[in-house]
Amino acid sequence: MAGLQFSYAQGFDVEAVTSYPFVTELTAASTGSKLAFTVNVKGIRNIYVAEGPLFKLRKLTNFNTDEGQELTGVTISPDGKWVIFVRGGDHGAFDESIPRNPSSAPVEPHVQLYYMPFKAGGQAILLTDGDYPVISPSGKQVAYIKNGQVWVSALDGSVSMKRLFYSRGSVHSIQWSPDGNRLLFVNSRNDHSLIGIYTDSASSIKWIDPSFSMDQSARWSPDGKQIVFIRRATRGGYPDSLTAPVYEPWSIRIADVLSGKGKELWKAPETLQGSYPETNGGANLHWAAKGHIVYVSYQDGWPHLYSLPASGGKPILLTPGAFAIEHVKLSADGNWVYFSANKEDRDRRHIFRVPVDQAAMETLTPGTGLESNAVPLGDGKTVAFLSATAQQPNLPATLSLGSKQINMIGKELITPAFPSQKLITPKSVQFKASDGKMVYGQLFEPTSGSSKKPAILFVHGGPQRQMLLGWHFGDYYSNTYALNQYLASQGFVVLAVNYRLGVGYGYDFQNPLHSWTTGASEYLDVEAAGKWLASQDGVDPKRVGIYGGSYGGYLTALALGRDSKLFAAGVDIHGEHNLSTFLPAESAEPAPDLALAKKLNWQSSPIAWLDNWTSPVLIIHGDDDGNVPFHQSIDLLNRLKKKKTPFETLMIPDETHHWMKYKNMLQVDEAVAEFLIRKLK
Ligand SMILES: CSCC[C@H](NC=O)C(=O)N[C@@H](C)C(=O)O
Repeated sequence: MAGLQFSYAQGFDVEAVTSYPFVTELTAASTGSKLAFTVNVKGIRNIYVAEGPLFKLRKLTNFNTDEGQELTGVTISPDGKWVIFVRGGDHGAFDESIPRNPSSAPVEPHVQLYYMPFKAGGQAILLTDGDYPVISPSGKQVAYIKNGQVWVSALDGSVSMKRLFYSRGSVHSIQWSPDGNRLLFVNSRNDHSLIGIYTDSASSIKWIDPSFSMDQSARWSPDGKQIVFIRRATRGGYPDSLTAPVYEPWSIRIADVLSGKGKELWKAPETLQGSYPETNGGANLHWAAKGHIVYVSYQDGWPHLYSLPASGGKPILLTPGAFAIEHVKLSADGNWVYFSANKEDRDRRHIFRVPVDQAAMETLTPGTGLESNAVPLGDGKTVAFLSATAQQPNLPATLSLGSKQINMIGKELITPAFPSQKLITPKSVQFKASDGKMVYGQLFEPTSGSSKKPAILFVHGGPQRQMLLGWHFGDYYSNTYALNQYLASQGFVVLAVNYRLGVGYGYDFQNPLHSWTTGASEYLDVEAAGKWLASQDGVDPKRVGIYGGSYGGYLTALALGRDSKLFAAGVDIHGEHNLSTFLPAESAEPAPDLALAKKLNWQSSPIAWLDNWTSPVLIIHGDDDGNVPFHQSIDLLNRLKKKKTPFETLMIPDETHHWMKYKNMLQVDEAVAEFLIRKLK
């Protein structure tokens, strides 16, 4: 489809507003001031590096085509000599290890390890198929996962590799011991998981505190003599309720490496809020300095950092207050925890740090920007992070501790074609759903156009997400932020709704009753958002549309089924439509509320509402989707066809859930915009 021609003077097209540099994988060497990260500009992904004190941007790799092969696992060796990375796969998919081929290349795709000197640029050295690399403390070896087993290779420019050991099951979460002589790992064996230590080819695997549990997140003590880890309950026994919230118990345990014997250090409160935290990074367990164990818990209603002496005792709440923390990183010396949070600024993120042994939180980046993904540098004097505004997309930045001056890295990555100065600054809005719950959102109001404008409701996916008052740090939502800016430039009033189930607003907001397959209570927020939008003076209530992807595609389909009189058209991008796939298999011992669960599941499914669905819809799905089965869209469109409901389709061969190839993402964005403009302008 040719680039969409804008209908407003001083506008911009979809390609221009999606030409932003998208930065991920920000990482630092454990010593010195070296940084590395990936940059994706219109599908061309490369590794860039920078080094203090100037942090001048330098391109390290020279990939130059939009092949849809993501770069992940970026790691700098402890001595700062090597940068290693993984190319391929879709690490947002439920099965990250599957190679993907969004370019429909005629050769089989791979997930492969590359490495190259930090100093040089040029050709990366292809090491082998593999994923999740971890460089040894000496910097001479790299351990990685291939087919669920641990392999090692030398990091000396040679291409030599071997399987380090065999362990039945799927091995992951590998960590070198501080002395580099042993390897800690988690072995998942379907209904349970174990923590093991490999020492050498002559020694059996040492199992740490084996039990009938799910053990995970193991961390070495600084002296390598102990392990701390998370223990969670396994599933089994009397079937749980399918419709009521279920407590997820968890505890922190400490074990002696030599004996393998463990004991409980802390047990989470037996309350719903005390359940294992469904937050970015989960419990974020770290063995910090001063003999403290740091972790995240939602037990007080907000995801907060806690600290616990490894010798046992009462935890300290390090980050008290009504705000959510995420992107937790421990400093190289273990004395500080760095993180982002929405403290006193609900719809943004800023960088903070806190000592590991006292509740003395420091705000490092106040203001009206958005900062996230903090990475403390090995020099102990600098923190790097992503920095954005409503106009400027996320770029790497550094801050010298003690200074207030943010040093942006790589402004040159933003091309002249990018319409920064034409982007709207969205504003925070809130309103109530029909059950009285507060709903939040960001409103993009065009600066020109008719007095009664068409409007679009954007519904994010996840659903554990939060849209922000500026460029989002996630790839999927950077793209939708750009698309929302484009739609606003085309004269639409755009509202991005933060509905219940999302993060950033506390436990009760993220864990509402009767949500998803048990009644889709979150739809009340979408309905309220549509009604609020339609009631605005500057909006024509007959021209309100809706679009969303994944969980947002699900809610878009539900909205068109339930409220075609409110939503005049919609775009459902790889949504779920038939939720019966989430019901348990038939069992001789059914859940006590199975009949109710089936009833609620049906009512929560968009396919239950097809009789009311009259508004036109565009259905979009890639057929290599590793998150929402492609068949969900096949099933829906066949039902719509039967009902003679107006629909259009866009199918993207070999694309995943995350638009790995820019050309595909641009095609989707332009199709969304063209359909909504054609139906609502
Ligand atoms: C239960 S529907 C699956 C939704 C999906 N979640 C994970 O894959 C999703 O919304 N994905 C993207 C868009 C996201 O995680 O934000």
